[in-house]
Amino acid sequence: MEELHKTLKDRDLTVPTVHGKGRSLFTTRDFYPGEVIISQEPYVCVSTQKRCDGCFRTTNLSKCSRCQVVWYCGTPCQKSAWRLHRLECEALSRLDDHKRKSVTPSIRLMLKLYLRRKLQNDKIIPSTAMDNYKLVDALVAHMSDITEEQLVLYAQMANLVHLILQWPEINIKEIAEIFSKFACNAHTICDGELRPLGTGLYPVVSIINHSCLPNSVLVFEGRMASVRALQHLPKGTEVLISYIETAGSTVTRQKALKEQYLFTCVCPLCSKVLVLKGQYDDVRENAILEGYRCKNETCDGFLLRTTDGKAFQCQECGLIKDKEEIKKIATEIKLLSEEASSADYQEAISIYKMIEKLQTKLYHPLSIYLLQTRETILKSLMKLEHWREALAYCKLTIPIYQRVYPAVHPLLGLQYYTCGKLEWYLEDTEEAVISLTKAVDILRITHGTNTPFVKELLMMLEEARAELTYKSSSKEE
Ligand SMILES: C[S@@+](CC[C@H](N)C(=O)[O-])C[C@H]1O[C@@H](n2cnc3c(N)ncnc32)[C@H](O)[C@@H]1O
Repeated sequence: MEELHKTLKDRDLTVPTVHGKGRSLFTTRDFYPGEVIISQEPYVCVSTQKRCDGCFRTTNLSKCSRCQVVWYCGTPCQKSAWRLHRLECEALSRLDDHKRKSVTPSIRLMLKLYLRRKLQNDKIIPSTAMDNYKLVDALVAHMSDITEEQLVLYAQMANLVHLILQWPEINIKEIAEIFSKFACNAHTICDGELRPLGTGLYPVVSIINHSCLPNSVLVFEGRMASVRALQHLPKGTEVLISYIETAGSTVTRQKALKEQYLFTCVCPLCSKVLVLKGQYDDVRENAILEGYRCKNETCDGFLLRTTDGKAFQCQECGLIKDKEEIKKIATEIKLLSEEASSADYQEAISIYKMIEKLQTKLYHPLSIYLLQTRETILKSLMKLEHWREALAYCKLTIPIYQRVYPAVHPLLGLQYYTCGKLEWYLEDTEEAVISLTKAVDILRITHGTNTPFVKELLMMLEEARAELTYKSSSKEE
């Protein structure tokens, strides 16, 4: 560990233990918006869908002919994975077809972890200060806090790992404990547009604690994880990222954190509730995000349960909405959602538009449920290349994004990018320049300017600006 502390010191970082949080990453100098605080390659990673095991690409894939489990896009990826996959392949090939089908990404992550540890112990692959098994050993497992049900599941998965590896020196308890470590330390690897590609264990990045109002963000370039400052971090600041989707009420966020990461968040956003419980503003915020709207369509009020719990009352105009009314609409929405799940894009769009209509009766215009429905419609419209309507939906989502996320947030930046791209295709050049500029202002901080994805965005903005200049100069002539 001393080696790690020295390496981090050279990077102007330190790892003290903070009461109630455990290890925590702090800066020892000022960091500025967009600056990379720390980068790390995964100790191990796997793709979660049918993707190349090396680079996560989905094109030109062929299965490893021996184990029939792992995919590669070509010789370079297969070659660079070979030292580890040779051992994994041997183990997987011993399984019958049925067992092989039960090898999930989590099981593979565990197999790779043990195999990598062995290769490093045998000095077949090198260890470094930021790439060694001791860092995995140091991760929190929360074994005493997990439920009996979870424990049983981990034990079943551990049995399968034991059966595949057939190493007498490892035991089920140890494997189960590492599965518990995966649950609260592994990260979902995403592409630049935050679409999930796989899962990876980054033991140094895993030292970073959570905040619902983070000052840093974790992004990936291929498999490499980079943590960037979202704002100025003066010397002595704790580096904090968000582990969860923060667009949700305090109750929802805390539930997600408690279930997966086994702690109660007391970040500034959460403690507003913990400390000022019952105060109007926080209740209002949560009711707008996830609660019901007033019956009167011209009223902007939100509803709270009446004291007898039998109905809901608008906190603005006092109108009562009874539970049955809400239940009826909620049931209709549920049935339609089930129908949509098996529909094709065109049909799904019509069903989701019905859901949207019902949700506007039930929820506040800035509700996250309405946002999710509009996002689904937007994605289907994009698939069908209905650009004009997609743009209209994208614009509808922006005010909700602006409300639920801080000014510099990758999802807000990406939504401006989608908006700008659509405006650009539709030749609304002036609008496109505005949206793309907003996207660049955010994404250059969250993603940096060297990633192919932001380079593409910068080029599009440049072209749009040039076209706008050309258009306005030809108007003048
Ligand atoms: C990825 S680890 C972070 C590093 C961890 N503190 C350690 O000592 O290794 C996640 C765990 O850290 C703790 N943690 C993270 N953020 C926290 C927070 N805001 N408040 C309290 N505990 C937190 C929880 O125990 C959580 O399961």
